[in-house]
Amino acid sequence: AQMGADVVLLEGHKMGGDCLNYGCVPSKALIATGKAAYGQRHSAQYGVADAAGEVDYAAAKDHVADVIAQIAPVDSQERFEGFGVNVIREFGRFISENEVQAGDTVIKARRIVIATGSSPLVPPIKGLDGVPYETNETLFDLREKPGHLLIVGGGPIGMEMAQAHIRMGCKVTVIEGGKAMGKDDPELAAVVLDTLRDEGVVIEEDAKATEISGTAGAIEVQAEDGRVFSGTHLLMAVGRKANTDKLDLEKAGVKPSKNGIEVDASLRTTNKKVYAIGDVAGGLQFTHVAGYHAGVIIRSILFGLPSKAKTSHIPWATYTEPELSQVGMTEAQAKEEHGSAVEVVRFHYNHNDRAIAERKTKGFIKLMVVKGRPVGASIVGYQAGELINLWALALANNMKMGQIAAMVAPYPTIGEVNKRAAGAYYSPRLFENVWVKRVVGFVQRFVP
Ligand SMILES: Cc1cc2nc3c(=O)[nH]c(=O)nc-3n(C[C@H](O)[C@H](O)[C@H](O)COP(=O)(O)OP(=O)(O)OC[C@H]3O[C@@H](n4cnc5c(N)ncnc54)[C@H](O)[C@@H]3O)c2cc1C
Ligand SMILES: NC(=O)c1ccc[n+]([C@@H]2O[C@H](COP(=O)([O-])OP(=O)(O)OC[C@H]3O[C@@H](n4cnc5c(N)ncnc54)[C@H](O)[C@@H]3O)[C@@H](O)[C@H]2O)c1
Repeated sequence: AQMGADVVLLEGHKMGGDCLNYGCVPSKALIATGKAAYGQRHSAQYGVADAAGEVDYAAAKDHVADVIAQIAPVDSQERFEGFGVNVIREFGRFISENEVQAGDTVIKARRIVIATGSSPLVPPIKGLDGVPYETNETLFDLREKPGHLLIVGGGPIGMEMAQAHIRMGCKVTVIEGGKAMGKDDPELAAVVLDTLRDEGVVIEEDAKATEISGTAGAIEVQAEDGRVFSGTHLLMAVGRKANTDKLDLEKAGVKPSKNGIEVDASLRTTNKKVYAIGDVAGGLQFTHVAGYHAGVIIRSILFGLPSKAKTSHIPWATYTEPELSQVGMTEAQAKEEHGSAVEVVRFHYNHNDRAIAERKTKGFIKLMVVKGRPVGASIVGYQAGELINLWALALANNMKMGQIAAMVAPYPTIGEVNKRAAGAYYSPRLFENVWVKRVVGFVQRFVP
């Protein structure tokens, strides 16, 4: 709209979507509560007496609601109308290849973008429909503190909420069908999982939930192998389902895929006038990916220019403490793709002076480098989600390691971890190189 296009935005539920109302924003606000409580209980190491870190669960939810309210104006109907967008607060559904109906309004459009997101997947587990359970759509409104929260699913939602809740004083059991944090490098995931276990979270792996029973306050989850877990509350965090039910896709000739809607590299669906972006496109499901997709299709829709989405430079982070972040290939992926051409360099937080001062020395960075260029970075540790930004820049621009090593980082910052990791790539080349030693020896002896 700000570039002069005639735009109609349909929103059937809350402006701001999942991220603002049920996802990133409330989860990070609740993680902040957990961190504050944990900080009080572990402050003696800084010379400040430890305190109880007692959490008022309902007050924590007020804090969550206030954080959402502070960000909401950015996603509000008023703001978008101010840009000249015609906002209609109705669910849309296709009635033809280029028409969408929203309430009583029919909109005929040159191009249509499906950005309907995803919802919590609730699998058909025996007994689940008869038991009260939370999802990310209800958890942030829950005001009674769970005595013992059972979380089915050990992905990012499960692990972030497990740590937030143990720190808020709940008992927590995570029931994971495969490996917890299974989409991440297992070496880094282990650092996070060990920390959560040390804090008291019970993480049961290879425990696929197959039967659920009980009533409010007394819930039992049974795993395939017969293990039984009891708790007071249940959070289902087993993945997402694309929001396509209401769309009548077939009327527009838009083909669904296994995880959402089928799209080509330019995010066009099987109807070339219709695009699908964000979670509903069925790829990586992150807010920054949805935003990136929007940028890709704006180029094509408004300027008619070719534009393709790629994934090789997309970072992600899980906001446990320590955080875990990734961009590009993991070590295993890089070795599969590039074989022995991959060099893996590491740098540990316990050699970073600022991390020592802050007592945040757990964790490390691992870089995968091919022919002098990074192809992947994995970080577990304090502020890993912030540190990955540099490597996201490097991968997006195909930068060389030398360009990173040339950067001067202020001392003492956690960000020096990045610079030192780049340095670790050059160390053997400089310090274990006979030619370097010969040249230096020659200069010492003969150059005045
Ligand atoms: C608990 C949780 C934590 C998360 N944390 C993070 C995080 O820290 N970082 C991160 O990057 N990502 C995070 N995510 C993922 C992130 O929320 C999603 O990737 C992101 O919201 C996707 O954006 P979207 O625009 O595709 O969809 P959404 O944000 O879901 O928006 C889709 C909108 O479309 C509306 N809609 C649906 N159908 C129709 C229709 N037919 N007509 C009109 N409107 C319709 C919906 O009401 C909704 O408002 C988290 C998700 C969850 C659940
Ligand atoms: N920090 C972030 O960026 C962030 C945080 C939260 C969520 N998200 C996004 O939301 C998406 C959804 O998160 P999620 O954690 O729900 O999904 P997920 O798909 O990443 O993890 C779900 C987990 O549930 C397990 N599972 C499935 N069925 C099971 C069963 N019957 N019993 C036991 N375990 C079972 C799976 O093995 C998997 O490990 C993420 O993939 C991510 O894209 C991002």
